[in-house]
Amino acid sequence: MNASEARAGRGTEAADDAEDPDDLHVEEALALVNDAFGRTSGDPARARARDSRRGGSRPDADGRRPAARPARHDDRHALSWTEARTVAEHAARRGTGRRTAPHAPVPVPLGTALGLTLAAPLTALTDLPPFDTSAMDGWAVSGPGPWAVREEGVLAGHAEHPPLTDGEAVRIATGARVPPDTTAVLRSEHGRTDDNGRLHATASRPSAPSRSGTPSRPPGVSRAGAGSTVAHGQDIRPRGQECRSGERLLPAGTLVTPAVLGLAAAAGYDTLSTLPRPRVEVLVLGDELLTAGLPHDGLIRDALGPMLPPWLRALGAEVTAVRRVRDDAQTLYRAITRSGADVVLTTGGTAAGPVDHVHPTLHRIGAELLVDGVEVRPGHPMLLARTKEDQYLVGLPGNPLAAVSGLLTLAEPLLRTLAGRPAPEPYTMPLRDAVQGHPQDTRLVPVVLRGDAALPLRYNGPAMLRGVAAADALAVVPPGGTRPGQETELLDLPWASGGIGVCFT
Ligand SMILES: Nc1nc2c(c(=O)[nH]1)N[C@H]1C(S)=C(S)[C@@H](COP(=O)(O)OP(=O)(O)OC[C@H]3O[C@@H](n4cnc5c(N)ncnc54)[C@H](O)[C@@H]3O)O[C@H]1N2
Ligand code: MOO
Repeated sequence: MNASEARAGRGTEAADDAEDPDDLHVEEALALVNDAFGRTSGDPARARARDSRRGGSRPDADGRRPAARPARHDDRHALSWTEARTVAEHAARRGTGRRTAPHAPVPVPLGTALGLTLAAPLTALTDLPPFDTSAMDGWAVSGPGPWAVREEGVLAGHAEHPPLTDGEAVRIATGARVPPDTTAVLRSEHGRTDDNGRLHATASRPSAPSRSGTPSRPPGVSRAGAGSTVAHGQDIRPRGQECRSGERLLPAGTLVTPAVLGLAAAAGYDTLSTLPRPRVEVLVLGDELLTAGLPHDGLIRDALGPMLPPWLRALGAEVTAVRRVRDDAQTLYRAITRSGADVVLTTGGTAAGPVDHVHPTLHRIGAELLVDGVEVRPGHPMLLARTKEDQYLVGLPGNPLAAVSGLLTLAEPLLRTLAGRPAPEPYTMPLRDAVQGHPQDTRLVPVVLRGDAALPLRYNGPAMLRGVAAADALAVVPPGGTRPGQETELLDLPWASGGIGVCFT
């Protein structure tokens, strides 16, 4: 293991020689062959999509018309990586003229709301805390000490205690509501009772920052000590300190995290109004795929069937089914047209090989091709289509890393819109090593994050998952590549940003 591998820490080789340049040449060559053999067929759906793009009738996210791009020698349909993501993000809104996520909000119990999006602002249903409470175990006291201590103490969860009179104290537990006319709480370690049962404030170490959320001692008030008195309000959490009933705590569109669940419960909610997860049906194409055991006789293991469902859930989807579909046009046609999912996600069959049935089937259905190829490596044959009102099809290429690329380029923004989730804040980091670029296309390259740099990983070829399985993010390498230290956009992988338990629910 060399130094960079040791830093990467997972035994995965960092891409000191970031990419095998042959990969790119092979892809280029394949694309040229593809073009020569008629990927630009007279397919009317594709022609429509192409014409609308060429005619400049598809404005970009800001309503501007994108400048005409020079035709590429290898793939005249392809959109740039950024354009493709914008189209995918806006597709679900644009179809119906809606500006928001298309599904009606549903109330769901807190126990099942994790990972959903708030359809309405979270508004406090109560003051928090709902009554004045003790922030410490000790005594509720009234006025300056010493104090006569009541016999019966106050525990959390009990009804209101009778008011204290000046010079009185009562034992109190953290979280218990303080009796009326309490002026402060004296921590148990800051008081002692004398032989007559009277409570005195004792010398104490300087107070730690108060757990009540306010300074435990207002400026200018001396700390509790023998003969001294306790600051007014000390260690009392006043009613409404965190919020008042009716106050807006979180906006609509917030992702329901464990902390949101906790806040909602504290604020009085039993159910939350959320947007339903978009339902995704996964169709895994390929007669060569095995679901168990070792590869044999030209058959290989299906890597996408196990990988996609949890990843899709992390992107906000509900996976309704994963079906294996034979390399047969009629079977694929039936599988797509019978699906009631919001999004059909196919894997494989996007290219122009003898059993690549995705394009012809979309044509037969009369689907509208919104994205037909993207200037990105790997994954350039990926596509997005509208198959019917309110149903989309994302076609992921079969090569596994190309499928990941399609997932993050097209499925992620589409599902994000459908789920009503906010867009992640884009961010950049310097890439430690140079990464060779594709001449025209964006590259997505697995990286690990170490300190304040990202290390490109090897094993980033289209058919390989070894790099991405060890990665924290994918670097968005612009055409032409990056220099060492160049600030580069990163796409976080869900397990790196949220932890497996949080995001794969
Ligand atoms: N003449 C051309 N051929 C190809 C081109 C091209 O431009 N012209 N592009 C290449 C690129 S780039 C990609 S990516 C693939 C996309 O192909 P498909 O989407 O049609 O996928 P398949 O041909 O079905 O499979 C490709 C490859 O991936 C393997 N595969 C498929 N599914 C799985 C799975 N679930 N788990 C693991 N591996 C899978 C499959 O066995 C093939 O090896 O097309 C190139 N060809
Ligand atoms: O480049 Mo493909 O798009 O090999 O994955």
